[in-house]
Parts: sequence; C-alpha cells; structure tokens
Amino acid sequence: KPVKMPFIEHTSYRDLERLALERLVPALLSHGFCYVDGLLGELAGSAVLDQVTEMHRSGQLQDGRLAGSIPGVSQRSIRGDKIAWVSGVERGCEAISFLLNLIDRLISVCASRLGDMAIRERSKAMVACYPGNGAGYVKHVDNPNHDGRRLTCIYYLNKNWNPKEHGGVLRIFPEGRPYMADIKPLFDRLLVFWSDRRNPHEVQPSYATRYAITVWYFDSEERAQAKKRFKDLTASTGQQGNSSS
Ligand SMILES: Cn1c(O)c(C(=O)NCC(=O)O)c(=O)c2ccccc21
Ligand SMILES: [Mn+2]
Repeated sequence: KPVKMPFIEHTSYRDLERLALERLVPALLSHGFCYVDGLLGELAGSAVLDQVTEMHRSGQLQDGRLAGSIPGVSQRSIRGDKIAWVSGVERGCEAISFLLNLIDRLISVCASRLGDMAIRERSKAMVACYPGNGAGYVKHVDNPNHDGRRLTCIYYLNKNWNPKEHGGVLRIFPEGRPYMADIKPLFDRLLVFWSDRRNPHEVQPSYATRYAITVWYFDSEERAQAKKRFKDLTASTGQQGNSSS
C-alpha cells in the first residue's frame, strides 16, 4: 500500500513555473549554473533526508571509486563516495519520488526556453554520500564527450552545514570565466548546471557526512547519437556491448 506522504504539496505548479522562468532560465543562459533554496520546504525536504539516511543505515549505498587507489594494488585507502541508483518506485523512496517528479516538472518548463534542445528523458537518481573522512571528488566534467547529458541537477540534504568545519563545497570553474563558484551543499538546495565542458567542478574534501541526490537530463538527439556510436564501436571491436546501453 503506497505510503501517504505526511505533507501537502505546498509548491503549487504556478510557483514552480514562475521560479523556473524567472530564476533558472536566465541564470543558465547567462552563467551556466543556478541554485534555488527552499525547493521542497522543511517537512518534505526532511522526508527525503530521512529516506536517504535510512538507505545509508541499511547499507544500500555502495562504495563508489576507491579514493586514490592504484589499480591492482588492493589497499584499504580512504573510501570515497558511496552511491545508489534509484528510479523512485522502490519502497521507502516515496519522498525521493516526489522530489524527482518536482524537478522533472521544473526542467520541462525550462527546456523549451533553453534553446533548441529535446530534453525528454533523464537518468535514474544517483543518491550519493561522502562519509566525512576527507574524501571528495576530483575536478571533472560530467559529460566531456557528448554522451547525451545536458543538465545536471543536484539536490542537497545537509542541515547545519558549515564549510569552514565540514568542507564539502562544490567548486565550479565556469569555462572562460574569471571566477570560480563555491556552492555549499545546503539542505533543500537544488543546483542546476550544464553537464558539458562549460562546467568543470570538484567536491572539496568533506569532514562530515554529506548527502546529495543527482539526476541528469538528456538531449534525446545527442543521446541517440551516443548510443549509435557505442553500438558501432562495440560492433567494430567485436566486444559484447551491454544490452542496456
Ligand atoms: C558521487 N559523485 C559526485 O558527487 C559527483 C559530483 O560531481 N558531485 C557534485 C556534488 O555532490 O556537489 C559526480 O559527478 C559523480 C559522477 C559519477 C559517480 C559519482 C559521482
Ligand atoms: Mn559531477
């Protein structure tokens, strides 16, 4: 029996639409990134946080990359991020599903005004936890080679986060700009940015448990091209491409 979420949907569609148009679209077009605070509100935001902490407690978050590991050398170096992929229909993910639905509506309102893009699909949600042992994420571009991903949306879940003590700041190095953007991973904050080379970014070492949920939105055309390239590549090299690609 589906869990009745203990909160009313306080974000009316009109608010969302206005937020998207007045804030997100102009910022993405001018700076390439934008964050919004208070997306869900305390109650709904806390429901998402509770479900993520329960996933962590029950061991559903698996170790991501080994931080600083040397291939082949098995060493208990500091563990990096722990992640889990959720589609939102899983039991115990009802609040996460509500969040994903809201971000979907926000992005769909923006998509038509962000230029000639066919953003019609997205990835599953990546629930990520940095354990607070100093691990972070090295500087990278999410989509450096046209894999189809256009927009990165990260929802942060960290209450009372103090970067001076806890680190964990997301630093974006906007391409060709004379500045860096330091974004604190604050509770109920949604960050949206172009996934391509315009936005190299890093997660600075975190000294407290740091939770975030990320979804990537695809441009269907670019995604289809990328899938085709992958198929050609695996066909030509004779390797078995994974069927789910
Ligand atoms: C755990 N984690 C990440 O945290 C970021 C990332 O850029 N995070 C930015 C942030 O959390 O502010 C990633 O881009 C990422 C990519 C693949 C696998 C795991 C990943
Ligand atoms: Mn990234």
